[in-house]
Amino acid sequence: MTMERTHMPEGHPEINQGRIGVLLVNLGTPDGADVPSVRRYLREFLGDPRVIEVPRAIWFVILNLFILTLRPPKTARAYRKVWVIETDEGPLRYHTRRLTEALAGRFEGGRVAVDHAMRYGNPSIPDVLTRLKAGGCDRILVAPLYPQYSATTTATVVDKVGEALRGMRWQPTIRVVPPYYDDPAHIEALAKSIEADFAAHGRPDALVASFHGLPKDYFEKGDPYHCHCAKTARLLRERLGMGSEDFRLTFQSRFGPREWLQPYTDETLAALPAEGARSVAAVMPGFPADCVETLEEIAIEGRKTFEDAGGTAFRTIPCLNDSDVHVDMMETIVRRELGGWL
Ligand SMILES: C=CC1=C(C)c2cc3[nH]c(cc4nc(cc5[nH]c(cc1n2)c(C)c5CCC(=O)O)C(CCC(=O)O)=C4C)c(C)c3C=C
Ligand SMILES: [Fe+2]
Ligand SMILES: [Fe+2]
Repeated sequence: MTMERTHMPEGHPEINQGRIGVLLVNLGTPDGADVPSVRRYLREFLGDPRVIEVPRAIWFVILNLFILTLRPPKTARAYRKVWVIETDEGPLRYHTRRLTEALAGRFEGGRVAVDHAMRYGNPSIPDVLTRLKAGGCDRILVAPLYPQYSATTTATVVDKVGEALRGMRWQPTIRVVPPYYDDPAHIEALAKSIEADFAAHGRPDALVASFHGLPKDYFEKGDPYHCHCAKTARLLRERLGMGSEDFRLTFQSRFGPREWLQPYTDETLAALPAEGARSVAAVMPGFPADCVETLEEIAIEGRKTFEDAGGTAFRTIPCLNDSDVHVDMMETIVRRELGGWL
């Protein structure tokens, strides 16, 4: 299959086909660290019924009267602490873009176009899908950047892709990368990043593997996210040769008053010094790219929690971002999922 730009009789629409698109999709981030940008982003994110399972009419009132009034100033302050000044963007978009550029470098020759989109905010999934199709990609592999599946993340990417396709006369053929929480290439990439940290700074008394949380009742209704996180954590712990005392699986980023998956990261960080762990490293294996949740909530606030409880040495291990091990891993997964197309 080669890229074809077929020239047709006069009046025939131009046909541009024969290329393959790879679309990395991450959660999204506000366009600016100002309150209106954050409010716009939170409105789209928290208005998604996959994310907040409260009857629409009730949620509309709560969201507009309370959440979008009270939360944006606090969230904007958090973004300002971690904003990437050189490129004027949130860290999630910065790292996702750089990962995309590095992965694109692994597919030379013009046949495969690698691009990225955000589920909420920009660049949007419909815009990037339209651009890829216009560039001749009639087959597109969508890679949700969530190693662990959740209805609140992975499924909503697929919903949005479907919504974009509904408006297209000539749809591209779509494949979706399966969750890669237990993929040996993923575990190896994480292990190598942790081993590099241990080699540079020594083994901490405890390694906290902190995943983004989820309301507990989503898990009870059948969302496999918790099981996927637990399996990533177990495989990683075994690969590192650690025990359940010095390797702790925790969940961060609670939102709202209900119970979320436990144990909570902040409570664990507050308890570890009394258990004898004076030095702690935190790794966030559910986040392929550093973002406000890793850089502000853990690296800044988590450190304070740990030090206030008497801990003396706290560090965070960067997310895989655009590191070579991550690009190698993504290339392995993408090439495998492109089987039969390439
Ligand atoms: C990694 C997987 C993620 C799951 C699962 C997830 C579920 C989830 N999140 C919220 C609420 C918020 N999350 C926020 C930020 C945020 N969440 C993820 C990932 C997952 N969320 C990422 C990567 C980010 C960072 C985005 C960035 O720009 O850096 C926020 C915004 C920040 C804040 O106001 O605290 C909210 C809100 C819910 C309710 C939920 C499941 C129901
Ligand atoms: Fe979240
Ligand atoms: Fe948070």
